[in-house]
Amino acid sequence: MAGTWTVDDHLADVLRSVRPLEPIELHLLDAQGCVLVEDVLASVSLPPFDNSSMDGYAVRADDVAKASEDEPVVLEVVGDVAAGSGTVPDVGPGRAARVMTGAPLPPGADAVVPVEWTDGGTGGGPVDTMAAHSADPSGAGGEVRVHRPVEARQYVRDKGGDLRAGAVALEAGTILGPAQIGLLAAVGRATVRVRPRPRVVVLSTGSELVRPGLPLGPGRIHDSNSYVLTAAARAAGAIAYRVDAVADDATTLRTVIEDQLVRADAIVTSGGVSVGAYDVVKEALTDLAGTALGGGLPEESDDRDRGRDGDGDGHEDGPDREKGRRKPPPPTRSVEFRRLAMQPGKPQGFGLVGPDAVPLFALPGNPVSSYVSFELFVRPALRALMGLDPADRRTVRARVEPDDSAPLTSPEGKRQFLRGRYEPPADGEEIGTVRPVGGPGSHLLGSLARADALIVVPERTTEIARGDELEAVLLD
Ligand SMILES: Nc1nc2c(c(=O)[nH]1)N[C@H]1C(S)=C(S)[C@@H](COP(=O)(O)OP(=O)(O)OC[C@H]3O[C@@H](n4cnc5c(N)ncnc54)[C@H](O)[C@@H]3O)O[C@H]1N2
Ligand code: MOO
Repeated sequence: MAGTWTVDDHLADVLRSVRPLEPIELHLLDAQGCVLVEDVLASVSLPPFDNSSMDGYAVRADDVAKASEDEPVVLEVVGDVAAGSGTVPDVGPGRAARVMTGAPLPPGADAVVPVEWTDGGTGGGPVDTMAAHSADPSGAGGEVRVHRPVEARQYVRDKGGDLRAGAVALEAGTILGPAQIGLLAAVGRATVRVRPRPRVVVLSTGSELVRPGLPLGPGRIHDSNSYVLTAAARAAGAIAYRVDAVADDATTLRTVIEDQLVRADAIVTSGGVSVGAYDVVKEALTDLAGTALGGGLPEESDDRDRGRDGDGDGHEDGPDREKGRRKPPPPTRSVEFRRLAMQPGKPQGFGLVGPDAVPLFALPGNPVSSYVSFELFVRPALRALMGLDPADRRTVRARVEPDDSAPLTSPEGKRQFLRGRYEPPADGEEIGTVRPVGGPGSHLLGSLARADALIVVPERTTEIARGDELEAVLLD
C-alpha cells in the first residue's frame, strides 16, 4: 500500500487521470444526457412558415374590423387549409379560408378568427367547434358569420419567430435533455456530435459470491455489489455491463479484465483490495509490467496493437513485422493500491490499464464501502469522461438528529460517511435535518437502502451530538 491519501487528494488524482471521451456522431435519442461538442445551426426557421395558432378562419383583419354578435360580418369561405396542406387558396377581400392550428396562413389573409368567434358556417349563433370535414365537407365552402374583430397578425405564429434559419439553435457544451433533443429534431437534425456515454464494465471478485436466483451453499453470499455498481453507473449516465463474479484467482481475473477491455471506457471491480491472503484484485493488478493490462503486450499478441499510432508520427502504425523492427512497448501502466483516510472505503486501487489507458477502479468489497467509493470517485470520473462537471450531487448543511440520545462517534483523522435520511427545512427553518440510518458498519446494505443522503463527518470531528450541523450529500 502506498501511504494514506485524503479523500480530496485521491479524487484529484482520479480526475487528473481521466480525459473526456472522443466525440462521436449519435442518433438523437442515443445522445440523451450527452454533451454537444458543436454549435448546431438551424437549417430551417422555426416556425418554417407563417401559420395559425387556432382552429378558425384566415381573414383580412380590415374585413372584420366592425364585426359584432349583433352585426356579424359575412365572408365567403374559399376552402380549407389543413396542417400539412400543400396548396392553399387565396383569401381576397370579403373572403375567408377555414384554417387549422399549425396550417399555413393562406396568401391574402393577415389574421385568424378562432372558430368560437364565428357561426362555424352554420348560419346560427357562435359555435364551440368545427364540424369534422369527413362528416360535413360543405364547411370548406359557403359562408361564415364573424362575430368579433381581430387585429392584423392576431393568432398568427410568425415564420422564424422562435428561431431564424442560420441562427445557432444549440451551443457546443449544451447537455442534451428532452427539450434540446426536440429542438434538434425540429431543425431537421437526425444525428448530432457529442461526447458519448462511457461504457463501464463492472465485475465483482470473490469465491464466496453466488449470482442472485441461485441457492446459497455454506459460507456463500449473493453478489450484490455488481448490481449496485452497475445500477449506479447507469444512474450516472454510463452504459454499464455487469460481468458475473470472478473467483479469487489472479490469472483468471487478469484474463477476464483483458477480455473486457475491448468494450470498456472504464472498469470497476469490487473486493479483493485489502490485506488478506485471498485479496485477488491487488495480487492481479499490482504489477502489470509485460502484460496486456500494463500496455506492454506479450510477444504472441503483438498485432493487437495494429492500426494505432504508437510512435506518434501522425500515421497509423502497421503491424510491427512489416516495419522490420520491434516497436518499443508503451510505458507500463499500473494500478496503485492506497489507504484512504475515510470510512467506509479505506482500501482503494486506481490506475490506467491496457493499451488505451482505461481507468480502472478497484473498490473495496464491503457493500457500503463499494457504493460510497463509487459515489465519491467513480461517478465524478464517469461524468468527466462525458465532458460534464464531475461534481453534481447537491450538498446541504443539516442538523443531525440521531434517534438515540447518546452522541455518535467517528474515528479521528478519517472522513466518515454515515448513511442518513434528509428532511428539508420546515417552515421558518433555515436548514433541514438528517437522521442517521443504521450504524457506521460497512456491511449494512439494509440501512443503505433506506438512506437518501450521506452525512459527512469531517476528519477532525470525533463526536456528533444531537443538533450538530454537518454536511449531507443528497443521493438519488
Ligand atoms: N486486517 C485487516 N483487515 C481488513 C482491513 C484492514 O485494514 N486490515 N480493512 C477492512 C476494510 S476497511 C475493508 S473495506 C475490507 C475490504 O476488503 P476487500 O476489498 O478485500 O473485500 P473482500 O474481502 O473481498 O470482501 C469484504 C466483504 O464484502 C463482501 N463482499 C465482497 N464482494 C461482495 C459482493 N460482490 N457482493 C456482496 N458482498 C460482497 C465479502 O463477502 C466480505 O464480507 O477489508 C477489511 N479487512
Ligand atoms: O473502509 Mo472499509 O470500507 O471501512 O469497511
